[in-house]
Amino acid sequence: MAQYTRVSGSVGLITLQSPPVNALSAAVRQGIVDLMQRALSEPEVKSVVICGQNGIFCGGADIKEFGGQMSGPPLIPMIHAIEAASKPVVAAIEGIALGGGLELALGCHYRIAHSKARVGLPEVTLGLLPGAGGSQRLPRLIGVPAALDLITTGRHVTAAEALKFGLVDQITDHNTVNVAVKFAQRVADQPLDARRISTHPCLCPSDVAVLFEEVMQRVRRTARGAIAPIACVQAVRAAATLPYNQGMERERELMATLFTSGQARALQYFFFAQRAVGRWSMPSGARWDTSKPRPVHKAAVIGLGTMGRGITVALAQAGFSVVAVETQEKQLMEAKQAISGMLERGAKRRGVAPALDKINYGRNIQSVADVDLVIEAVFEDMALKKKVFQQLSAVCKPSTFLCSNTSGLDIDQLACQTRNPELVVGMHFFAPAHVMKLLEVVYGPKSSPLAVATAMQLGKKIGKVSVAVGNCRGFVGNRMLKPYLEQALFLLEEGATPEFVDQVLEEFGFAMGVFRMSDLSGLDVGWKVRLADGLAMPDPTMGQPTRLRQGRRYSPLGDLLCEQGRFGQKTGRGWYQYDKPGSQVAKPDPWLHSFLDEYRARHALVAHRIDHQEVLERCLYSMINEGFRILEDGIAAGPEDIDVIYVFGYSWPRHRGGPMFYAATVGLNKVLERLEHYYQAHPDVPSLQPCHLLRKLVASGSPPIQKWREVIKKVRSQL
Ligand SMILES: CCCCCCCC/C=C\C=C\CC(=O)SCCNC(=O)CCNC(=O)[C@H](O)C(C)(C)COP(=O)(O)OP(=O)(O)OC[C@H]1O[C@@H](n2cnc3c(N)ncnc32)[C@H](O)[C@@H]1OP(=O)(O)O
Repeated sequence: MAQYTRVSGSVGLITLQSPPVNALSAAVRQGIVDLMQRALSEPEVKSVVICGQNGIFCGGADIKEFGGQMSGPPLIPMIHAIEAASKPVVAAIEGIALGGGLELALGCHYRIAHSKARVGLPEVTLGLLPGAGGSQRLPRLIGVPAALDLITTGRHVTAAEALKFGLVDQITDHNTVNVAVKFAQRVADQPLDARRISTHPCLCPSDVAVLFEEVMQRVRRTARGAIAPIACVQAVRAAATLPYNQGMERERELMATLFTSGQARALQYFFFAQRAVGRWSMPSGARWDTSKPRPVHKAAVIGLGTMGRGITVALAQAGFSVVAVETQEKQLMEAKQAISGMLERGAKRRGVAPALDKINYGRNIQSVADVDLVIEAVFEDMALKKKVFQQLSAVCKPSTFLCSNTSGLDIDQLACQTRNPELVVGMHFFAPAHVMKLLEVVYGPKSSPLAVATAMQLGKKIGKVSVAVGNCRGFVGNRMLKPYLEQALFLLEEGATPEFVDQVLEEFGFAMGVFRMSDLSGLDVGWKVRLADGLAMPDPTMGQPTRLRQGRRYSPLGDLLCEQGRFGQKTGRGWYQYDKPGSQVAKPDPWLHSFLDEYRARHALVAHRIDHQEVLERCLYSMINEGFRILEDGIAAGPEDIDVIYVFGYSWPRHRGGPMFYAATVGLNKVLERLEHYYQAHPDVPSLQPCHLLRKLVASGSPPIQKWREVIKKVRSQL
């Protein structure tokens, strides 16, 4: 909807009204068309101002409409009509002007922005391009290099930056609508021809062809298979090389391809998934909207290894007072230096003062007595963590929340060490903890909604996307990683190479294949866990064959590499070889290939040709199957939680929506059929056995992902 008022006698004011962000829904577009006609037909009205209600100009096209039948007046002719208007039209930009919202403003003859406003063309993040003339008008207004930057990255810019680009005509600290109305009165009788951006030539730097080539190469390198960034470059190239009308035609063609592509659907699903995870719920019925968090002013981090350092930086940068505790003197000194360096580099990048004074360091756990929340980040060892939790429970005030950064150990066992188990939750950060966006907030059977709400809010305050999940081995992310890693090892046993498996996964869109990723994280991490679990060293007296554990297939390949001291990048050898320890350039290692040949010979394994399809299906479908088990067990509330975890924590390609969305795209019946096929071939691999929920969903006609929760509810109620 939109509202019309006449102000100061001669200005027609059109206010977009569509909470929460005044998106350009069919009703809003209809309102703009009708009210523009009214303003143009009223003789007293000499100029027009367009603004949005509640201090927000416009968040762009209504993304919810994209999935269905589009109705109402289309955006492109609406914007053309505004640009062609015989009376000056001024956009009064408060809050945000994004996507179609900025394209609307670009159709206006003038743009006035509040100094706190942000503008941008983020369509690329939704798998689209600025398809309402934005790809053709923006380069004509601000030049090709700046337009390429904004359109291919989708980044939001501040009003000050927009003014520098010439994207807005004026910025103000006062009431933007009032300023725009006065401005509109002043320009009421000014000629408009030069203000119609579509008539401007597209000024290009002399080396524009080289620029396009460079940007295209960069975009292809970083897009990991996403098509929208490439189409964005092509659309801007059309603006630079074709007359406006032909450029618009090219924009339309490219937009039509993107709009109907699976990638746009995946990215739009993911946009809403990110927001859905904030509306968390627990099996007890506790929910985000009925559970109040308690404010946290002062926090503590126990253990200043890699994770503890990153968590300390994340907290300090967000303005929290932090007590950082490390009992080893040498480690404490090193950590202090490393944390200060991280804070200084971060502050330099953001143009602010480093938050060094937010941190108090100590060697004694007693120094956390008065904090509101503690995050334990000591070595991943249950006995050690239990001891720390006992100490914390004795030292801290009774109301302190005690959180563990464990990546998969039982939260309940830690809670049992404390006086107030209801205040214990997991806060599983991902390395590097001050950079990675994901935080798994893990509730155990005793965790209170208060503790979950507080950890979720803290996560938000430090800029994380927080997902509440239940307590089980590995939680969501690492639990699903297990079958994925396992399949990758089995594929090596059966004839594949690490390079081939990685190539297939990287072509799919992962930033790194499974073996390169393992080399980066360190092979010793998983090895220590398997040793502690009694998996890594089969006891011959127990009669365990090397490749079997409790009747299930097991691959000791990772253990054998660790026994050779091959821990990955840090030792210069792992699944690949590196020039020197710490180097990141992975090279195929002939030693590893011979080792695999000998291993296969020793175990009478006959290598067979493994193709692209088999690698993808076995690695991804086994992981997806575990995702369905997680939903069935109630560890994740819905598929969105899993997808957000995988995109933000495990570099799953965002344009594929996440593993569960991908399963829906492939077709649940196909996933089921292929799992059945592989399980038949490998009956000693339980992770390939299709789970009950997957079967149930297929039996229910494979409903769209938005309807899965209903089936999940039914399945859980029958358990
Ligand atoms: C066959 C060929 C066909 C071709 C047809 C072409 C027709 C299309 C032509 C042009 C297309 C233009 C493309 C666009 O404009 S795409 C949209 C571009 N806009 C964006 O990407 C902005 C997205 N939104 C955000 O970035 C943020 O939401 C922001 C606006 C910055 C506000 O952030 P914040 O304050 O943190 O609040 P939330 O993110 O939680 O959002 C609050 C609620 O608002 C909902 N929302 C936000 N934006 C939109 C939108 N554009 N459409 C619909 N809904 C939106 C969001 O989901 C939240 O709702 P809820 O709380 O229910 O989850």
